[in-house]
This record gives sequence, C-alpha cells and structure tokens, in this order.
Amino acid sequence: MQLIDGKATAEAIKGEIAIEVKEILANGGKQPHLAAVLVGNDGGSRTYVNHKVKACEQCGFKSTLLEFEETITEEELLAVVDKLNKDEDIDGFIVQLPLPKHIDETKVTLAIDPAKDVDGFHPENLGRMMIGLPGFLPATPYGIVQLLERYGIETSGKKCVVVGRSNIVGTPMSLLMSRNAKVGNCTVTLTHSRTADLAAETREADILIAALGKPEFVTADMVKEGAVVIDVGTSRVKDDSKKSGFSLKGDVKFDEVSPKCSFITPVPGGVGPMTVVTLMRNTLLAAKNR
Ligand SMILES: Nc1nc(=O)c2c([nH]1)NC[C@@H]1CN(c3ccc(C(=O)N[C@@H](CCC(=O)O)C(=O)O)cc3)C=[N+]21
Repeated sequence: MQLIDGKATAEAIKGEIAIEVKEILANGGKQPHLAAVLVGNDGGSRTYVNHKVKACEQCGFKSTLLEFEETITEEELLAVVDKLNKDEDIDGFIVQLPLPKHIDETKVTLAIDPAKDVDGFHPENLGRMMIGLPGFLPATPYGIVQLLERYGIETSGKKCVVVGRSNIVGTPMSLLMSRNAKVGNCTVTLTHSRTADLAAETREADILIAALGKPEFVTADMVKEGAVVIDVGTSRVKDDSKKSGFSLKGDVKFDEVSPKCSFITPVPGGVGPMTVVTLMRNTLLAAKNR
C-alpha cells in the first residue's frame, strides 16, 4: 500500500506556481489576485478560506477576503458578485459554499463571470469541460487528476467507480475520468443514493472515488484487492479527545480499507490540499488570460 501525499504534492505545485509568478513580475506583469467571499460563520468554510488565503501568500498572489453576516440578502450578495466581476484588479474569485438557505446558490453561481470563475462551477466552464474546450476545471476533480498523474497511476482501460453525484465533485469527476486524456480513458460508473447494490459496484472498481460526504461510509468489504482509493470526504465529527472538539473524517474507513489498496489518499493531507492548489493554478491561468 502506498500513501498518496496530497499535502506534499500541493506544496511542490505551489513552489512551481511561485516561480512562474516571480517571472511574470520580473517581466513587468501584474500580480495575480484572488478574492474569496465568505458568508456566515461556518467553522469548516472559515478553515478552508483561511487555507486559500495562506496558499495565495505562498504562491505570491494578492488575496482579498470579503466577509459578510449570515443575514446578507441575495440581492446584496449578487451586487457583491457584480462588483467583483467588474473589478479590473481581480483575476478570479470564489463564493464559498454552502450559502445560507435564503440565498439561491445557483443564482449566485450563474452571476459569476465565467472568465473569473476559478472554482469552475459556472455552466459555461462545465460545458467547456464536457466538449474538451479550454476553461476552468472544477478544483477538486482536477486536483485528483493531478494526483493520479503525479503518482504515475495508469487509468487507461481501468474501471473507475465514483460514489456521489454532486455538481462540484462526483458528476464532473466521472466526466474527467472518461475523457480521452493522459489521466482518463476509464470506463466509469457513477453511483449514488439510488444505486441498487452499491457494494457490488464498488467492488468492481480499479479506481474508487468516494465523494458522498458520509464519514467512514466505505468499508473494506466494498473494496477490491489492489484498488486505488481516492477519499474526497472531509466531515467534521465530534471528538472530545481533540482540543478543537472535532476530528476530520473521510468517506473511507481508512484503517480497514488501506491494507487492501495499491494507493490511497489520507484525510487530512490528501485531496483537500490539492483542491486549494488547483484553485491557485486556475487563478494563475485567469491572470494570464487577461
Ligand atoms: N466555492 C467553494 N469552493 C470550494 O472549493 C469549496 C466550497 N465552496 N465549499 C466547501 C468545499 C470544501 N473544500 C475544501 C477545501 C480544502 C480542504 C482542505 O485543505 N483540507 C485539509 C484540512 C483542512 C483542515 O485543517 O480542517 C486536508 O484535507 O488536509 C478541504 C475542503 C472546498 N470547498
């Protein structure tokens, strides 16, 4: 069993991005600028946004964090998005999800200028991905692709099973794995809560990608011997033995699954840091495009 070290890979990529940024600045170019919008006080969201701000520093980007009370109206938030769309200095921005229930997430996502949509959530970018046009790839799926690539994991002709069909992970992930690309060419099965016999499907997987958001859902009996297992989950589970009062749990029961795997990503230190670094890569691309 080999551990896929997302944290180390992300550090390496940030180093590469920082070198590129230095070159841009040395040639009189503009410093890439990422903005993040955070609404409310969700602990998880705050942690991720802080990771993003820190990653900007490491890459040599400018970053702006815009924070709003949970009581912000949809209209006010849409006005913030409009302002960011028009701001000449900002190359890309994200609106951290989830948003409070009184705000329509789809409406907000649609309002973001696709050229600044470094999360890759806008239908224009998702559509471009589908037909192989250049655009912003969604951060988590693209982060996983980069991990598979950097670890030299063969995907062509393999069976890939994705668990979970979210707009931001499961669905785009299944598309990327089936594309004709260096990492791709898999036969993909996209499974979800209505799949008739989930364990029978996951046991067929050469590459299993768990993205359903249920802590420790995938158990050893669901995994084929020698499989590559990618764990996208980051659930905060109450844990009184921790100073913070919680521990971070993946969608995979790591201790019992890992001995069966050829490769596996841990939580933390697997997919999460790659999501953040992919956002940095997309921001650099956005800056270059402008
Ligand atoms: N507009 C938007 N874009 C997102 O990309 C987005 C979002 N909303 N909402 C929430 C999810 C979740 N997400 C994570 C990012 C980093 C880690 C990460 O770095 N995790 C660390 C540990 C983090 C910790 O210390 O708690 C790790 O797994 O090692 C995890 C999860 C991005 N998301």
